Parts: sequence; structure tokens; C-alpha cells
Amino acid sequence: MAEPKVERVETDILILGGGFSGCGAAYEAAYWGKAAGLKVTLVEKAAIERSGAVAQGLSAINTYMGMSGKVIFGQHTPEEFVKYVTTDMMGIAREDLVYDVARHVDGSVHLFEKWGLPIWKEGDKYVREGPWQVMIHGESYKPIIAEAAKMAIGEENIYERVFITHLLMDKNDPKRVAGAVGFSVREDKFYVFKAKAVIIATGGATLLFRPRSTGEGMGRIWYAIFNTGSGYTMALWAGAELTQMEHRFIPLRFKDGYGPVGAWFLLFKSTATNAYGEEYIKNKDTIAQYEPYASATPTPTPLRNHQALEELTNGRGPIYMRTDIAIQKLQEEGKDLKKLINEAWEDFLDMTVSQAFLWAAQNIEPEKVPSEIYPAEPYIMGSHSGCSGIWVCGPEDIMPDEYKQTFPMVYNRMTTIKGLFAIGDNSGASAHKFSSGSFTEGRIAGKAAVKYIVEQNPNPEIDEAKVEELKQLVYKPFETYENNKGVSTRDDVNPNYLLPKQALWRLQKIMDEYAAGATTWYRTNEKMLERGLELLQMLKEDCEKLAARDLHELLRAWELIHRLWTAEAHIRHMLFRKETRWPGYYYRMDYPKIDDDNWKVFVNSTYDAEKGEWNLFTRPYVQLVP
Ligand SMILES: Cc1cc2nc3c(=O)[nH]c(=O)nc-3n(C[C@H](O)[C@H](O)[C@H](O)COP(=O)(O)OP(=O)(O)OC[C@H]3O[C@@H](n4cnc5c(N)ncnc54)[C@H](O)[C@@H]3O)c2cc1C
Repeated sequence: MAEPKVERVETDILILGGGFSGCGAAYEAAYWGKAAGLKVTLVEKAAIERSGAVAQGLSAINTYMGMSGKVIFGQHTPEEFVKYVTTDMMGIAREDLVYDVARHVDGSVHLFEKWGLPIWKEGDKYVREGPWQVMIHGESYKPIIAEAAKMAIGEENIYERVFITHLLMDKNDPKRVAGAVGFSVREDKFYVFKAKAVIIATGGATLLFRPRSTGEGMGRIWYAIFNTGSGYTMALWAGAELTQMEHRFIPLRFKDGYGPVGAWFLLFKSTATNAYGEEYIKNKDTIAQYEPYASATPTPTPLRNHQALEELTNGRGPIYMRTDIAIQKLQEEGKDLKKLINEAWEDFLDMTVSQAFLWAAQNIEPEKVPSEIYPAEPYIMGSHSGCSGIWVCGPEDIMPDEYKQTFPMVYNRMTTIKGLFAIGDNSGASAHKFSSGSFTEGRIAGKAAVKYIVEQNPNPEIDEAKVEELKQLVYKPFETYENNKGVSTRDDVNPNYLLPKQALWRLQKIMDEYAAGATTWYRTNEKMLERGLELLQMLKEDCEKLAARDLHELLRAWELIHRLWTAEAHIRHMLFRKETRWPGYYYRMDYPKIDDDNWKVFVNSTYDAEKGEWNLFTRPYVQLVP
């Protein structure tokens, strides 16, 4: 490979990742930054029109209060939403962050509609899927939102096919961000972005664990393959505080295709049964040990998972979504069969096309036969029913002092690093943002970043020696390959290097077997976690010898490194929390109970890159909504 060209971009606000939260940040930062003459730049590893978790589209907007604007639903308030989210997280959430999203989210949904997103309607009212969700014809959801971001900041300020690997810190203040570096996945170009504020919006982390898909289905997973833990890793390398990295989400979805279950459970009022036709969810004995959360309404997601796992591990599987019974009932209530069937297929075609293929391939007519549902491998994320992420500042008016004092400056969604913000799947301890909430959180951070620049007038300086060091490091896998390729007769068997895919398989095997992956039915203990950590360290050492044969493989190499560090954070946090807070997501078999007396707290961590040391500690949970 030729020596890569270095391209330098100087900007005021740099957004990393053009998914839902990144697009929200771009839209809002452009609006508030205009008067101050600020430049906003967005970098994305793929193409924002079809990137991230909403790449294929969605069939529902999952966070909508319905308390404001032209469509009034009455009962759904931000306070109720906070209670719902905290309960679903089994008693711990940053209620200030959740409330902040809830009080602003409706405005974003109304904007989406204005921009052309077709929302299902009955009369002039949105069709509710459930208490917090509205149904959409959402195949083009992402292009609509991407277009708004492009128009707001100008296409010339969007850099696509650029993978960001590291943050840059201010030469004169290591606790202040100065930009980021990355490489083009299409050209031999190394990018150096200098910025006054940086917003991390790179989504959560997939494929840390061996997926259930194998062979012909290999790689098919529930969560977005784009997201590989970049935000968590880059933030921890920079010294930012992480939170709840032990948490994960195990989606119980249509088996193998990962089709969504929300519309079936909530809109079509479907039931799920075990192999013997029993509605296992009604059997509360299986979760009685997890009071007071077991009696909550609705039953928290992890506990519903636990109920399904009880069936599967005790020989009462498969579990079925009773699409057949649901459609028959709706027909009896006078609903048109053809319309129902259309809606059932559209639910998949809007967001999970492969599930529709699978139905077709398996001769499934949902009105006649039920479909299997099954728990997937774990995903690390902070915007869905997951709360892993970076510890961020809340809104000044409602953030409790206990949190306020943990930040060097009070700017909404700023991390513990000055000028560095985190949103969407990257901001922790505030689950259930989903698409609309992530976009909204992006808007909140975009506005706060402008405020930070206007008020603080930061002028970070880039350390050129560091930039050169990172450039060498980023392209090292090419060098490793070039220097060693002649040593063996096969490219993929070499004593002096390993390829990203080989390293990925090793990572997934370790995580699956030691860190409560799917094959152990999500069970682990201290000794298993310690052993997993040991093996991860060896993998880390071997990854010094990662090789890449082309730019695509270089991308895979850096995705792998980001995954590896996210995996380490996950294990370290799981080791630290000595209880089973989320049965159904994972079980510490040596501490099988929920221990509210000692562990109704956030587990946070920092990493000191100079010393190579992790520090784990707790932060209090502060209840704002009784
Ligand atoms: C399968 C699935 C179903 C869902 N269903 C619904 C639903 O029905 N309703 C709903 O409202 N919400 C739903 N959600 C949730 C919603 O999609 C997410 O909450 C939202 O997309 C999170 O926004 P984000 O910006 O954090 O991440 P994303 O939207 O995933 O964006 C992250 C972006 O960062 C980019 N990126 C990653 N790493 C790098 C890097 N190193 N350098 C540059 N760019 C990078 C990615 O390519 C991507 O574009 C669903 C999510 C999933 C995964």
C-alpha cells in the first residue's frame, strides 16, 4: 500500500457516527450554531442514508408520550415514563436523563412526520402500538432522518466511509478533547479532525459474543452489525467514566430471523406459549424470588426473559408466538383478515426483511401457524432495553447534586472529559430512548455543545507527535501482513499473524463460554469471569499481530479491537457487581439474588491509559420520581 495521504479537517463540533442520535445532534447543532458561525461536521463509517440500527427501517416509534402537539393522548407523562424505565431496568436508572428525553421527545416525532414519515393514523390520531409506541410505515425512516441532517449541516460537512479509531486530546490539557482520527475504508487516506467539541454517537456493540447464527446464517444477528463498541472504547481510552457496562440486552425475538415482537405482543395482543400450549408468562412462581420487581406492571423485560428461559431449560420448549390465535381473535372482533395479514408482513418488511424471507422459506402463514421465538446472544447498548454506556451530565434544572459533582463542567450530555459528549447507545444508565429518544438526545447534546463553545471558547491544540503515532498504529496491520506474508503457503495460516476474523472467533468463544453467553444460558460466576479475563488478555497480546490484506480487513481489525476493549469492560463490570440484578439477561450463579441493600447503585469505571489500570466503583442511584 502507498503511504496514506493525510487529510485534515478543522471544525467546531465533530459528530462521530451518523445514526439516529448523530443525525439529531447534527440537526440541532446546526440550528443553534448558525448564529455563532459554528461549523458542524459528521463522520460515518458507512453511508448515513442506510447506516446504524435503523438501516433497514422500523415499524414503530417506541418512545412517544402523546402529551403535546396536535395529537393529544392524555395519560402518558414523562413522570410515568421514568417510572416505567426505572422498573424495567430493575430499579436503577439515571432518572434525570430519562426524564429529559421524555419531556422533549414528542417534538422530534412531530418533526419526523413533517419531514415525510408516514405514521399510522385513525382519524387524526396516531395508532398506538402500546403505551409508549406509535406505528409507522417505516421502511424509509433512516433516509428521511439522514436527509434532515444533511440539509442542516451541508453535505460537504459529512464524511462517509471513514472509520474513527481514536479520540485526540488537547496537548495542554489531557482531560479536554481536541478531535479524532480515523481512516477511509475506500481510499488510502488518514483523517485528522480537529474540533472544539466532539459528540460520540457510534452506537452499541455487536458480535462480542458467539452468535446463535452459524453456517449458512453466520453473521445474522438482531442488532446492527455497524456498531462495534467504538464509542465505549474510545471514551475509556480517553479516560472518560463508563457506567453500567455489565448490563446487556438479550432480545427474545422470532427465531433465527430476529423479527420484532413488539407489534405482536402489543398491537395484535398475541400470547406466547410453551410446547404444551401453556401461557408461561402467567406462571408467576418462576419469578416470585425476584420481588418487588416481579409484581411490577408490566413485568420487567429481563424477568419476562427469565420466564421464557425457565421453559426452555426445563424441557418445555419450543416457545411459540401465537400469531394464529391472535389473528383469529382479531377477526372475531370484526377486523379484516387481509388487512391483518398485510400488517403482519409489513411489520417484518419495514425493518427485518430476512424474517419475511424465513417465513416464506418455512411456509409460514402467520394466520394459520405459530412461529418460534428464542432469546438471542447478548448485546451491549444504551438506548433500547439496555443501559450500558458513558457517564454523562444531565440537565442543569433537574440533575441531582450527587451526579453534578462528578463532572468537571455542567453541560447536558457532556462526559467527564471536557468538550466530549455522548448520546444514544453511548450514553449510559438511561435506557428506552429508542429511535425517537436517541434523536432527541442528539438534539439535546447538539445544543449543549454549541453552548459549551460559545461560553467557554475552548481552543484545544493537537499533539502532532501523537497524530503520527496513531497513524502508524492504525495502518500497522498492513505492515504486519506485508512483512510476514511469504512465511506460509496459505494467507490464512501464518505463524506470525492472525486475521481479524480469526481473532473475532476467539473473542466470541471466550465471551460466550465465560461471560454468560447464549450457550451457557447466560450463566457465569467469579471464577469463570476471571478465567475469561485471563484469556482476553492473551487475545489482546496476540492482537498486536493482527494483519490486514486490504482496507476492508483493516476496518475489521479496528472493529475487533474496539469490540475487545468493550468486552473487557463488560467482564470487569460483571465481576464487580456481586449480585444477579437482571435475571434473564445474565446470572451470577455465585450471587444468584437481587441485592437491593448493597447493589441498588450504578457500577462505574475509568481506565488510566498511561498506567494501564482500571478503577471500578459505584455511584448512587437517586430517585426523582417516587
Ligand atoms: C433490531 C433493532 C430494532 C429496533 N426497533 C426499534 C423500534 O421498533 N422502534 C424504535 O423507536 N427504536 C427501535 N430500535 C432502537 C433504535 O434503532 C436505536 O435506539 C437507535 O438507532 C440508536 O441510535 P444511535 O445513534 O445510538 O445508534 P445507531 O442509529 O445505530 O447509529 C450508530 C452509527 O454510528 C456509526 N459508527 C459506528 N462505529 C463507527 C466508527 N468507529 N466510526 C464512524 N462511524 C461509526 C454506525 O455506522 C451508525 O451509523 C431498534 C434497534 C434495533 C437494533
